[in-house]
Amino acid sequence: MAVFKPENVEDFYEIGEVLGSGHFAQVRKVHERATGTYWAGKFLKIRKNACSRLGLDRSRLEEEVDILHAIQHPNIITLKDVFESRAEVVLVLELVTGGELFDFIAEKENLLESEAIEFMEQILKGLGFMHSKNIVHFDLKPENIMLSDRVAPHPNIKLIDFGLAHRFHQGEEYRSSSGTPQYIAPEVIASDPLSTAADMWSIGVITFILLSGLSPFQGDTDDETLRNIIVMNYEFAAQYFSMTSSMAKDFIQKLLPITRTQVAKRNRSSINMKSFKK
Ligand SMILES: Cc1ccc2c(c1)c1c3c(c(C)cc1n2CCCN)C(=O)NC3=O
Repeated sequence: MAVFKPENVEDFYEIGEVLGSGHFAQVRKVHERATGTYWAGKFLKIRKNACSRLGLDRSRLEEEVDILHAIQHPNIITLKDVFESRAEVVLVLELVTGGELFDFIAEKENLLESEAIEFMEQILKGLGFMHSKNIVHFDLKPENIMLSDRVAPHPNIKLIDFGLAHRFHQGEEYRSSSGTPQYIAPEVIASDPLSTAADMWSIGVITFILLSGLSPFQGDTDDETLRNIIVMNYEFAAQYFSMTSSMAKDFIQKLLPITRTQVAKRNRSSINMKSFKK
């Protein structure tokens, strides 16, 4: 079992403002007393025992720490320190202050293709490095892609939040139903064995959003979104893609491949819809 620093994190860091919150996790700005440097502290509630449902499983957290230690890359957030108290573990992480790519897109509605290429190049450099070490993120989405400095002419991208990431071992079969509906691959929904391909599907969805401001599969409910993914119900609406190159659309189609069965399913569902409209 991994051992983390038993000291009190507050002896070394002054705890600051909340940057984000999630299930059993909170991210806060922290100020390193010895150097004056600012970091991001990810405070995680750990289950007290195997029967408890409150908090995260410690082995899940150990995998996140193991993965972060294994991937040092300019486009991936750096882990500096790990502290553990009775029911809480604190990851001290590199602080990125440029905000989420999501907000950057929202302010611009959508990006020039040249800007999207610059972002995708950095995202894929970080992702390619992870995949070369058989590590899969499994929660790629604009909220987990952050900018180091949004005012720089060419902001540096940092992949964050490895809470769902997994390191594959030779011949291992791994299934997971976790993730964010808009971005998850069909094999995640079907509980099929997973691979790096699940990340590449998310990259296809993110590229679609970067270029159009639209989310290709989003429905009014999560169930509708998941149904759209299963039947591959997406299209390059002319109103949003008229200025997009065929190269970019081809890139997306290779990442969100419509298989023959899915074309048949979609045709069947559209035939049903036609008969319904009569
Ligand atoms: C300035 C700022 C604002 C919000 C932040 C962060 C930084 C941040 C950071 C991290 C994580 C996991 C979440 C974070 N969040 C929460 C939202 C992330 N989608 C992190 O690892 N480093 C950060 O700077």
